[in-house]
Amino acid sequence: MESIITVKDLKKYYGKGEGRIKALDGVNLEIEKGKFTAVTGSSGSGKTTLFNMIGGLDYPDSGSVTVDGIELQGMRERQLAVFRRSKIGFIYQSYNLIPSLTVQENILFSVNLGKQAVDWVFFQEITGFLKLDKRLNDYPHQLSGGGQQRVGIARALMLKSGIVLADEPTGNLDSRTSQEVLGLLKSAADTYRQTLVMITHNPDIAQMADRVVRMEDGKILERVGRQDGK
Ligand SMILES: Nc1ncnc2c1ncn2[C@@H]1O[C@H](COP(=O)(O)OP(=O)(O)OP(=O)(O)O)[C@@H](O)[C@H]1O
Repeated sequence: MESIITVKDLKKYYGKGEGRIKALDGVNLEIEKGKFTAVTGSSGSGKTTLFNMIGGLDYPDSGSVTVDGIELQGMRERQLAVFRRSKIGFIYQSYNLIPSLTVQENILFSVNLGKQAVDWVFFQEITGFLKLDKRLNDYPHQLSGGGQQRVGIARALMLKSGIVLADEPTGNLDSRTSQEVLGLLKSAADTYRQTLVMITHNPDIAQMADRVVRMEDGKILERVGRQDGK
C-alpha cells in the first residue's frame, strides 16, 4: 500500500503527576493514499488530538508525523501555517464559514489565502457536483445546514491538496441530511482522488469507510475494514 500519512510513536500528555492525561500514548498509523479512513472511539479517546497533530495544528511531546513526504516535527508555526494552507483541506462540524462572504467567496477562501491561482473549470465542476452552482451569490445563513457543509466540502476540495481531514462533519445534521452530505463527500473524494480522514462517533458513517481505526485511551485499538492488519 502507498501511505500518504505516517504517524510514529506519537505521544501527547496533558498535566503532570497523578492527574496526567495521556491524550496520545504511542500512536502508530499509516493512512493509505486515496482511501477513506474513519477514526472512531469514545469521547476523550484522543481522536481530536490525533487530528490536530496530523493537520499541523498542535505539537506532540514526542514521535513523528509525515504527511505527503513532509515531516512536521521541528517545523515552526509559520512553516506549519504554510503546510496547513497548501496540504490539507479541513472540514469541521461547525462548517467554519465566514458569514459576511458569499458562498463563492467562502469556497475560494482557502485558495485565495494560499495565493493560489483559481482553477475555474474545477470550481464549476465541484460546485455542480455539490449542487451549489445556483447558490454562489447567497450567504451562508441562507443555506440549510447540509448546504453550508457542502460549501465547507467545496472549500476543502478546491485546494486540490489531496488530503481532506474532517472532524465530525455531519455532527450538526439530521440523519437524512448526514447521509446525503456524506455520500457527496465520499464520492467527491473518490472522483477527485482525495485521501479522506474522518473523525466520527457514528458507526453508520464509519461503515462507509474503506478502513476504520478505533481509538481508546490515547491508543489505537484495532483496525478493521478492507485494509485490515496492514
Ligand atoms: N488542551 C487540553 N488540556 C488538557 N487536556 C486536554 C486538552 N485537550 C485534550 N485534553 C484531554 O485529552 C484527552 C483526549 O482528548 P480528545 O479531544 O483528543 O478526545 P476525543 O476522542 O476527540 O474526544 P471527543 O470525541 O469528545 O471530541 C481527553 O481526556 C481530553 O480531556
